[in-house]
Amino acid sequence: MSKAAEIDIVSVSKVYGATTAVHGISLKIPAGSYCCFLGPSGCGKTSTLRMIAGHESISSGDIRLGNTVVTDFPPAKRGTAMMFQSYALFPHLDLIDNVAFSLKMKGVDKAERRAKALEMLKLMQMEPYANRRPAQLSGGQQQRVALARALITDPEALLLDEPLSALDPFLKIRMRAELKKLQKSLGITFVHVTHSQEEAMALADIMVIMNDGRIEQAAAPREVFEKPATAFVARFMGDHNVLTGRVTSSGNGVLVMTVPEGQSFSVRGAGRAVGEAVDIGIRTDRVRLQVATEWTLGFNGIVSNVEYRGSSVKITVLGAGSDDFTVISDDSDYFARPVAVGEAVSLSWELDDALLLGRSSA
Ligand SMILES: Nc1ncnc2c1ncn2[C@@H]1O[C@H](COP(=O)(O)OP(=O)(O)OP(=O)(O)O)[C@@H](O)[C@H]1O
Repeated sequence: MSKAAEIDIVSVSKVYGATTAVHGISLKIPAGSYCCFLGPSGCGKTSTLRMIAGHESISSGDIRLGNTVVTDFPPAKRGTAMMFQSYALFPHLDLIDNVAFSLKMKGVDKAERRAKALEMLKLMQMEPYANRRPAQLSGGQQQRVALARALITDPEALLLDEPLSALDPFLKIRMRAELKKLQKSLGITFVHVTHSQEEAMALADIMVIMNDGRIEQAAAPREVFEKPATAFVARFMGDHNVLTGRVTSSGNGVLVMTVPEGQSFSVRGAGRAVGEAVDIGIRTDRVRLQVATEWTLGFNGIVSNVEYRGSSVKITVLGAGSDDFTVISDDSDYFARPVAVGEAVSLSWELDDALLLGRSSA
């Protein structure tokens, strides 16, 4: 296998006619890391991946792979390989010929390319099926063949466009673990586009959260979870509640923010002027839910929904300007004192469980 390469995206934009899909993004993806691009539909994830692959031209900016600026290189000359969502296998070819295809295009002789294809199929534990056609395989097996086909060119970076989306939920989780194992054993850079927060958290060394053609945050999953950079990230990841209001006082490293409904909330932070609009994030798993009304940080609200999730229970509360303030409670805590829809409850949290959120650039 080749060495891993760092991918350096420098002020890259993508314009399709009147639509700017990607707005001058910059990002360094470390060599040998597993990078996941995550974001809502239409935020520019696939356009970015396709520009790294060379399947889409770059409107402005540059992409460097290792020491080489590949901006104007065709896909086959970049040192990248792409695995598509649909796997794009040739139905009329057996697995060996599918996997060997790109070597055939490069003029590699038959014996050599078939031997290499067999080696790749072996790596993916698909050697016993080498003479089958794609239609004779399960979804998970087709995915392994698509991976073998992408890896046969010894890429420095493998680009994966929603690689797990065609699989059923059980297989998705199994193949996810296999992808991670494969990336670690090959040691090359993986860039993986997904819609799933859970998938990105499970796989990524670096998670890139995009919104409207811009990067909101690029960081390790734990950092994104613990310190979402913006209100968008906090809402999109779903682990924080976001309350929006204006700063009413500031001092001693604590800001007080008041929501339009009148409640005030404290958060550690500084550098925001009185009257300035501000968002704070509160972790859903750190909110205490009581029937009593004693709290220092929190508010009273009305339970609007209760969802049982096994080891936890998700309770949604209406109040403080939020119609879906979420509390994730341990099942044992919850069932010690269950609440019903329509019941008045009081919510409270520690000062350190509230975060001052940054502004989005979008
Ligand atoms: N070939 C194209 N011509 C015109 N507009 C395009 C083209 N491809 C993408 N777009 C637009 O660019 C924006 C970003 O699209 P892109 O496919 O990169 O988003 P995405 O985040 O991958 O979305 P999804 O998760 O739905 O695949 C969207 O507004 C989309 O409609």
